Amino acid sequence: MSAVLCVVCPRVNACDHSLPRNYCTQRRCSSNNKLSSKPSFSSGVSAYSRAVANLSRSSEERVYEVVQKQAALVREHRRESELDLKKPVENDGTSTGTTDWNRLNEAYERCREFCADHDNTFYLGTLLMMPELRRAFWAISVWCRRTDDLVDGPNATYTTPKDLERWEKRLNDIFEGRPCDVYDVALSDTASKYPIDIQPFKDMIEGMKLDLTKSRYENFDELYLYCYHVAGTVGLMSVPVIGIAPKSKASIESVYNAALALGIANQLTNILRDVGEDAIRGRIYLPQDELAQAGLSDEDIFCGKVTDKWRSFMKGQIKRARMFYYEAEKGVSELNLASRWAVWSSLLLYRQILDAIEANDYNNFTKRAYVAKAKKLISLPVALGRALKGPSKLAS
Ligand SMILES: CC(C)=CCC/C(C)=C/CC/C(C)=C/CC/C(C)=C/COP(=O)(O)OP(=O)(O)O
Repeated sequence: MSAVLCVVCPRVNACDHSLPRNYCTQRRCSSNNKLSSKPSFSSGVSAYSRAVANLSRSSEERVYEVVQKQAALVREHRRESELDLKKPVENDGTSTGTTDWNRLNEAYERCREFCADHDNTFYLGTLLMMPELRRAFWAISVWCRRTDDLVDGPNATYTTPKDLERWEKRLNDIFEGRPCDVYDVALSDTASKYPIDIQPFKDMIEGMKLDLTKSRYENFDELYLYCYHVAGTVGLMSVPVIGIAPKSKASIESVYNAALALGIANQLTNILRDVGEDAIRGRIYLPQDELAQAGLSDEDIFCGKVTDKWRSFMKGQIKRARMFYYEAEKGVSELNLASRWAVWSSLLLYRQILDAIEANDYNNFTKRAYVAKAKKLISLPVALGRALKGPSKLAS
């Protein structure tokens, strides 16, 4: 049997599903039987047995537990909002005053400037959102970028694990309404307005800790976990802000799963685009076992020669990244109409980087794959057409 890629199943050859699905049978077995029949990790379980249990679970299972937790929080938030709607509205005198309002506007404006200056591919997408939503996105994006800068920015060589611990303490303060600077003020406000959980933010910091110490990934299971930490988390942070369409019949888990898939797809694309740049920094994010299977070694990457072996290896990697995009696509129509255009646009734009790698004949060592402005513009009406398609009528 040829190598089979089940999109959300990181164990590439171990699954019998050649078509991407929401969950392959392995996932169902593990999440519905194995995980749910395990004792819950409540107070009685020691840190040691927790660590052992973590080792025996695949990354996908561990990440799926976070997805389930996020979905449960959204359900709880919906119940609470329904109860609130039944209560008469009272003015308790704590509503935001004009000074606070100005301070908040200033904070969000600074976040917008920060995002525009860093000019990342996703900024364009946020411009297609409703003003209230895009502000929240900017606040989240700024925090993510600043977190990333701790290990990837100009002063990254001075960052220690202690700095990341301090950053995490500061994150707790943001979520508890004690922002430290102007950017934190915006995120603190966003966190108080939307049912955002702190967990994906903490998990992103964990990913940065990983980046400080790890420069090789043994297999896709390890890489999947890394991608979750640094990008899948952004998908999970985004859903509570974007919101699920009221008419959606899809399960909340499936929407979160699609958001997670989009983060992973983006990160895989990023890794495939930046192979050469990463190699200069001594980093190889590609799965070591898959490289070996293709007859390639770290040396080949450092040499940066495009050979037939490399082309064939890259084809497999691009195929897997596209499958994650395919998985993500299934969730976009379930989102609120107000943000579907933005999400479709960023999905289509970022996915085209994979086409650009192919157009460069897989030379991702010395040629940076990018999407030309004209192509980006053409994608916008295409994305709009897709966004106008509403949620599926079928329950997932
Ligand atoms: C699909 C559904 C249901 C919801 C959408 C949920 C969202 C918005 C997911 C997006 C997740 C996301 C934007 C992850 C970030 C991934 C990533 C690789 C960022 C890289 O950013 P930069 O390094 O600035 O990129 P460039 O260098 O390409 O500009």
